[in-house]
Amino acid sequence: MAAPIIRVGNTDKEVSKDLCQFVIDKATSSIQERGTFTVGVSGGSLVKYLCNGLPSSKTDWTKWRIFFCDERHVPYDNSECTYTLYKTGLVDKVGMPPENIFPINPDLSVEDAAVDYEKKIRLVFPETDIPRFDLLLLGMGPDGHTCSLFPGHQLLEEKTRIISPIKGKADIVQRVLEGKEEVLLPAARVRPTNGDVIWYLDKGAASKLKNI
Ligand SMILES: O=C(O)[C@H](O)[C@@H](O)[C@H](O)[C@H](O)COP(=O)(O)O
Repeated sequence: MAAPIIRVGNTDKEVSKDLCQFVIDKATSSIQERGTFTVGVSGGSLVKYLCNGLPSSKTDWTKWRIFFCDERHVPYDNSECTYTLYKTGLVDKVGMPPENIFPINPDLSVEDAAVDYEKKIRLVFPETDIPRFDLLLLGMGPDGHTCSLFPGHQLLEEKTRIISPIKGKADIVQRVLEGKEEVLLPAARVRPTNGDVIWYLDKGAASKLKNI
């Protein structure tokens, strides 16, 4: 792998401008070469950078196909839904055909939504086992996570599936409450010398606990 290229902007505006110019250049060359531009996007600050900079750009939006590198399993009207942020902040603004953006189906279970999403991707990349997108735009969180893949998570070892479901807190709840970790996770260090610790969990978060 070639060494990473690092580009630093002095302000958010500069970062957005530089990034969006790169995306548009990539879109132009992909559309020229193959007739479409397939791009995967993430959530977080990337949404702001893209939605601020892209709408005023010149490109053939009908040739774009937007997928999600990670997405939260929430209804479209939830403020945490990355799809809706791009739909309102980009797709609707530029008049891109709504079928050119591919959301997950939050009405399905997390597992079924992952299977369904893989099918959606394969329809756009019918001739290949491992789809190759023209561009994948990833963000990184303060702990180094990307695509909802957190440090030490077992999904980091996944080598075959192209889409995997990840159940938010279930793994970490199990580690905090039942793990035998040498270095305790922050939440596992809540140990009052005088008083109780009470966890209120929804079913999903509690789903990996063995001792309840
Ligand atoms: O669930 C995720 O993994 C996030 O949605 C991810 O897509 C986001 O890119 C990072 O969390 C970075 O976010 P910031 O750019 O806001 O730091």
